[in-house]
Amino acid sequence: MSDLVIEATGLRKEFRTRRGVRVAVDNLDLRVPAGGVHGFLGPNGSGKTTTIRMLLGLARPTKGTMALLGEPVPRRLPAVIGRVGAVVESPKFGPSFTGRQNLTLLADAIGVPTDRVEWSLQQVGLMDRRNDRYKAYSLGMKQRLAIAATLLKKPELLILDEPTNGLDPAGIREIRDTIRRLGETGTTVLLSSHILAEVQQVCASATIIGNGHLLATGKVDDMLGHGSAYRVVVDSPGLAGRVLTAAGYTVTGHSGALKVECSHPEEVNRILGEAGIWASELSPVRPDLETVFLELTAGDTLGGPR
Ligand SMILES: Nc1ncnc2c1ncn2[C@@H]1O[C@H](COP(=O)(O)OP(=O)(O)OP(=O)(O)O)[C@@H](O)[C@H]1O
Repeated sequence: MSDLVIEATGLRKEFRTRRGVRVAVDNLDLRVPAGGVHGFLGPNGSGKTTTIRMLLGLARPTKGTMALLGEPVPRRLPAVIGRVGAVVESPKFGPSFTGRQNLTLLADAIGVPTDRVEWSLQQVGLMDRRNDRYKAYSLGMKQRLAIAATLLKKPELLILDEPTNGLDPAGIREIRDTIRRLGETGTTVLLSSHILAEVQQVCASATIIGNGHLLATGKVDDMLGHGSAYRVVVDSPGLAGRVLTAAGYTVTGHSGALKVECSHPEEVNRILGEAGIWASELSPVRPDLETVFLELTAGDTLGGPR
């Protein structure tokens, strides 16, 4: 059996609009391995929500095949949905009930033991605020309660569609820490986002889409590359620059240090050492995901207001 928790192949979704057919998702392959947090990254309108809605049986694909936890969906969705949690839209909670009461009602409704309520609240760091009314929660706490609600059934796969949308930096950090913790404790999380830094900080692997197309997929580290340039900090940058240039390296200034194009930093270190120059720092200069993304989409915008 495949160890992919999500496997979609050749996925396509067309919407009929008054202005004709709009292709929201086009021949998309999405493969999410078991364990950890997988980023699903793309600018606004690139097809993330539509893809997630298809996976969850909320929209019908025009073409393509999909499987969740090894089961073909939508055909086997009823068999598998109990093992999948999702926050796609804000769930409705009773504003005058506490977080704990809201989850207890939900646990009763879906038939899971009520001791899961405290466990779920713990997972999202809401134990100390469990007896506060929902309407007194911050947006970040409301979003964490939504995640806690999906945890009641202890899902193997959790799908979160832009969970930090509309949150302030503190709220974003709360959700980010929650997601990271969940990924570390064995749940596979698909995290859709248009915020590159969010994905870079939390996800080990990611799929990047643009205009409904697959642009890149794999380990985030591989996408960022392993660095063909190094930042070198020395006491005498002028001399170090001349020594390295004489040795055939391309050297430029980089944030108060030297940037040396090379793939063998130990050679650079040796050459400097032989010239009596000791580097206090030698570190790879890596592009961030934003640079990678902009190169892939050649000018699409990301991270802007919705
Ligand atoms: N019901 C619909 N009818 C017509 N077009 C739609 C419908 N739903 C989505 N679309 C279009 O499909 C495209 C993809 O939208 P989708 O919401 O999947 O993108 P997204 O990546 O989730 O964007 P965002 O980050 O803004 O949520 C957009 O052009 C959108 O306008």
